[in-house]
Amino acid sequence: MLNDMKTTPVKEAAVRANRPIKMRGEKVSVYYGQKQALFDVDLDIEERQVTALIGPSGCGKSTFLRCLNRMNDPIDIARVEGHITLDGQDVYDPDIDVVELRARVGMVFQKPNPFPKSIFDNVSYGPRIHGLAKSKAEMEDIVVTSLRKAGLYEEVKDRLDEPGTGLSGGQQQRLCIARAIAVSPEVILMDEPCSALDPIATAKIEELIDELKQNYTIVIVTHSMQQAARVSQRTAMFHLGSLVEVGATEKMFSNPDDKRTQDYITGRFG
Ligand SMILES: Nc1ncnc2c1ncn2[C@@H]1O[C@H](COP(=O)(O)OP(=O)(O)OP(=O)(O)O)[C@@H](O)[C@H]1O
Repeated sequence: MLNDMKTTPVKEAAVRANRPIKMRGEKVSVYYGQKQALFDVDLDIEERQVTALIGPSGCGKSTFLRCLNRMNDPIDIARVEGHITLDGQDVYDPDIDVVELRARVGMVFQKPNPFPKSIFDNVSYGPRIHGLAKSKAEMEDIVVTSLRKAGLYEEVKDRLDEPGTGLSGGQQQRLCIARAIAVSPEVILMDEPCSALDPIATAKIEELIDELKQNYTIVIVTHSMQQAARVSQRTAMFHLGSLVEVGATEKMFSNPDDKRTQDYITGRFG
């Protein structure tokens, strides 16, 4: 059914790939009041790959990312047109439970934003509200496993009841990743997750992203070309609200089809 959907030339690179499509944006346009921020974006997100969204400031990368789990819903003036599907199901369908959607499509923000609670409670919060643990032991298991997957457990195992806000910036960001993982998401959206971190903390998050792609589909917005090249398998280039080009990261950084991509990755604008 999914593969029967209409495609446009800009999606050729995605269509020729043989990986399953986890999420699909079709003719996605977004308006903030009168201002149109995205124009007819067609973009497929492949399963268990890292897709990087790149492009100059204000080109609509974050807007597109936020549409994938309806983070734009609370913005009164935001209006989304077109279709976004998760495993073929329209995420804007009125019958969709948005809380459930955001558990399946989790988000990690630019600035680490742990709750003002203990490390343990930061991670157990999601599983608790979603009723994922039947006992205390099960909850502990989820928390420990999530912290391990986020590469943080060894650093915090002796102080799980201390505040999450007391950790370093990089540790806080890994705590936020553990929090996202704890509700067993299928997709993790990351909006410039390293922009507030130093190079060492950034390298740790990048390593983590590389490991996480074995189990999760990841979409990352980044301003760093090096980061996009290092962590992603696919790259989508946006400019002035349009998707310019999408394809294998290697090709996008060595031999892009569009001059705007070439100019952007070589630092001629943006
Ligand atoms: N809440 C909002 N209200 C009004 N306009 C908005 C809002 N959020 C984004 N915009 C506008 O939509 C356009 C796209 O913004 P968006 O944040 O998606 O771009 P971006 O590529 O992620 O930019 P950056 O790299 O600077 O974060 C910009 O012109 C921005 O000013």
